[in-house]
Amino acid sequence: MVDNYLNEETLEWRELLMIHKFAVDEMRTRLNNLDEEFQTMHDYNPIEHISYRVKNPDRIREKLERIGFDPTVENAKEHLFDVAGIRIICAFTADIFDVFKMIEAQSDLKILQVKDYIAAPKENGYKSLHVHVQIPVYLSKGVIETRVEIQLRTIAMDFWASVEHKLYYKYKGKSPTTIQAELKECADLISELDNRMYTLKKLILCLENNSEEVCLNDLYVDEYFKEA
Ligand SMILES: Nc1nc2c(ncn2[C@@H]2O[C@H](COP(=O)(O)OP(=O)(O)OP(=O)(O)O)[C@@H](O)[C@H]2O)c(=O)[nH]1
Ligand SMILES: Nc1ncnc2c1ncn2[C@@H]1O[C@H](COP(=O)(O)OP(=O)(O)OP(=O)(O)O)[C@@H](O)[C@H]1O
Repeated sequence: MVDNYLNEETLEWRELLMIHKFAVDEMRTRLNNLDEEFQTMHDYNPIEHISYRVKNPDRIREKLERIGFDPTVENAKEHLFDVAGIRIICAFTADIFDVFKMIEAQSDLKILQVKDYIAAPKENGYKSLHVHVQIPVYLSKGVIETRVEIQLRTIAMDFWASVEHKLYYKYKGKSPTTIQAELKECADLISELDNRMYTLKKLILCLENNSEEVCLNDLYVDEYFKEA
């Protein structure tokens, strides 16, 4: 009896992970196609690279308990949006919104929620665009609409978030305020860097057809470049 119960539970977890793996695989194929299309057909590719993961079952249970739910498969299906996760890294913030538009245009993807932590960064300085989508996964028993979390970031935002994840994210609230302040300052520096690199890109594009004087004036980049 106990064995049957455990087997049933194990199977439920296995199915949960399998379905989310299929959802990640499906989403990766679509994004890899876009990536390859840009490499083949266009002279600019907004996608720098893509990473993905299916959340580890221990992490699923830990997260459910952290947010106040029993660590069950049912609760994971109902309350977690990030069991299947994709991360798209772009060079510039503008690319993030271009890629988002392409995702939005896929008619069989349902956009469930968009959290724009670029327009409104988290208090600690975290920036990214989070998109929760629902994608059809076809099994022998029928179609299962499955949620995937897509995080879109610049290389700079990803650098900050990856290091911060290691240092602090899981221990929020337990870290001294000096560390929080330092992390926020680093996030601000990184945003400044992103803006400057984007201005450089616009300047380079402008210089293809205009004089330096025109471009510097048009782009209001005097403060960055005049002293250099
Ligand atoms: N490094 C880092 N990653 C973050 C931070 N906030 C969110 N994330 C990432 O984004 C994911 C989802 O975060 P949110 O969109 O804030 O989701 P939420 O509504 O706060 O709830 P959760 O999905 O339960 O975390 C997390 O699982 C992390 O991978 C942060 O402050 N630092
Ligand atoms: N959407 C995603 N796409 C790709 N990788 C991700 C995604 N979300 C998290 N990761 C990465 O997966 C690894 C494991 O993360 P984990 O699932 O333990 O936590 P988390 O999702 O970042 O945080 P939380 O548990 O608070 O939601 C980390 O390196 C994390 O950066």
